[in-house]
Amino acid sequence: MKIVGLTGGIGSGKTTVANMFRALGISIYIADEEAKKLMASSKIIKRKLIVLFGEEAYVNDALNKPYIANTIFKNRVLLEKMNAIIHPRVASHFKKWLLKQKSPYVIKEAAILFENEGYKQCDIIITVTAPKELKIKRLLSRDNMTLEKIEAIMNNQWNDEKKIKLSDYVIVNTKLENTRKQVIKIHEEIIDKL
Ligand SMILES: CC(C)(COP(=O)(O)OP(=O)(O)OC[C@H]1O[C@@H](n2cnc3c(N)ncnc32)[C@H](O)[C@@H]1O)[C@@H](O)C(=O)NCCC(=O)NCCS
Ligand SMILES: Nc1ncnc2c1ncn2[C@@H]1O[C@H](COP(=O)(O)OP(=O)(O)OP(=O)(O)O)[C@@H](O)[C@H]1O
Repeated sequence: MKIVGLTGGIGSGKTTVANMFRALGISIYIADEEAKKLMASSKIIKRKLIVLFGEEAYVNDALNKPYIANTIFKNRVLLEKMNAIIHPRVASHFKKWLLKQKSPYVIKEAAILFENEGYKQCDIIITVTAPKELKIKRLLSRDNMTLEKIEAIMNNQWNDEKKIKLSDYVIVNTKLENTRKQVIKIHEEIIDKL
């Protein structure tokens, strides 16, 4: 089964693009969603996060997202320690998920595919880009986002130039209709090469 990694900076439109592939019948795995589910359900992860961040990591048994976001995006050491707790478990969850898929290839969407070296397990890599101002505009309309938080997250992700160098395809996500056309073209090329 071919694994197509789909990445891009915060607010570039990865999930939007992943859903376009889903509409073409491709199975998609959204690493961030699965990571969040594991952080909510796994007792081991919960215990380790409490050791790392203190009791404040969870409130009423739910992940204290504002507290964690505020901490990790200002402290790279803690971010890396948190990633080391979560990402190996997401990787093994992905492996099990992969065995059950029946589509001609799968899409693995991850914000930090390059940063955590997950790209090495992918056969093809797609990076989604959009102008910085557009990304910020889209993100500010999300209820839990501030300019300060967006910039802190951007500073912890690779820039587009570095990602593009290691990518097989780049999708420029400005107008949705244009994005859909790029998705269809890439999908057909991938299918042709299988
Ligand atoms: C830090 C958390 C609690 C912040 O939650 P919150 O709802 O405030 O923000 P949201 O989830 O929308 O995250 C905003 C963006 O931050 C970026 N981001 C998230 N986690 C990470 C990370 N570990 N490293 C770098 N960037 C990250 C992504 O672009 C993401 O879309 C949340 O992102 C989280 O649980 N992250 C850990 C899961 C993870 O590692 N995901 C990354 C892809 S596998
Ligand atoms: N081409 C577009 N035109 C208009 N709005 C868009 C477009 N692409 C994405 N959006 C909107 O921008 C926001 C961010 O998109 P999306 O969630 O797909 O990005 P993302 O890269 O997955 O973000 P994150 O890194 O935070 O997970 C969403 O509200 C989405 O509906």
